[in-house]
Amino acid sequence: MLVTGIEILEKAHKEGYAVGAFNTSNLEITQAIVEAAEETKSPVIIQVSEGGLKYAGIETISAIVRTMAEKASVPIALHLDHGTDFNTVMKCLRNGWTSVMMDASKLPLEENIKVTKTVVQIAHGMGVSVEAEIGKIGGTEDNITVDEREAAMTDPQEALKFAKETGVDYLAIAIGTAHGPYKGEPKLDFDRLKKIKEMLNIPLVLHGASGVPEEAIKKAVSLGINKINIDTDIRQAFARRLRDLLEKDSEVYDPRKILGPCRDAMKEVIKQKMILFGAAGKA
Ligand SMILES: O=C(COP(=O)(O)O)N(O)CCCCO
Ligand code: NA
Ligand SMILES: [Zn+2]
Repeated sequence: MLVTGIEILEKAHKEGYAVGAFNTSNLEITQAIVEAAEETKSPVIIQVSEGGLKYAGIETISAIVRTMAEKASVPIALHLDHGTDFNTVMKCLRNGWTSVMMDASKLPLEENIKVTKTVVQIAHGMGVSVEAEIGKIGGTEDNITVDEREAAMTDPQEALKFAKETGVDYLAIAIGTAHGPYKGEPKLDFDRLKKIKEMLNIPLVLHGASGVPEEAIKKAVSLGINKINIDTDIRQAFARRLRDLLEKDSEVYDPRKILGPCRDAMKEVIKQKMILFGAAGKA
């Protein structure tokens, strides 16, 4: 069933597990996410970035996700990932999104607070929950590029002020992760995470989680991360299977026979994430 992000994340926050937030931009990825959630009985957040909206068209991808979510037996939220443009956030609200991220983390703190507060008031008026970001998550992916040097970790005091003044439902924090593949092993600042969770006591979001070792993920969940964003790992599962399939069969030309197996490969990766995050069986 289609639900709001806070309905899913409030429960995760209370019970101490995390829910996967997986990016989609087409039919097959959406199918992989929904099938993985059904098979592991996990709540799930299906999210679309601004790049994904451009690729698929907002009405089309909204129709695909909402139709499948409404038919699903598990709770599913439709979330705008990294909404940097206010009008795009408004368009998603008009298209039935049940959660939106207003990502104004590139702006100075006071401006981030101002625009996020406005989005929270509008979204809450429509029964939709809101994510925001404070601190800068590093890495490069689609139109999210923050030079490593600039990637500043979240300051707990600023996070507390931000959460209080905006009324945001869940907060993305920078504790050492980055979008895209990692060159070396990411070092997460668990003390910072623990402090922020104690001070804010709201659901927290980990971005850039593809490529983070399983032990680090488990520790982050135990310290209060409740939404975990995954995109790169799904893309890489798709690409690996596609290359393997075409190497083995140079004759195949039916897209369903090519995209179907790629979908299944993505589904397996997503199922493992749901089990790792502790969401399996929580639907
Ligand atoms: O935090 C993440 C996922 O990060 P990762 O690249 O580690 O999967 N996201 O927000 C997905 C970014 C999509 C931009 O097009
Ligand atoms: Na990553
Ligand atoms: Zn992100």
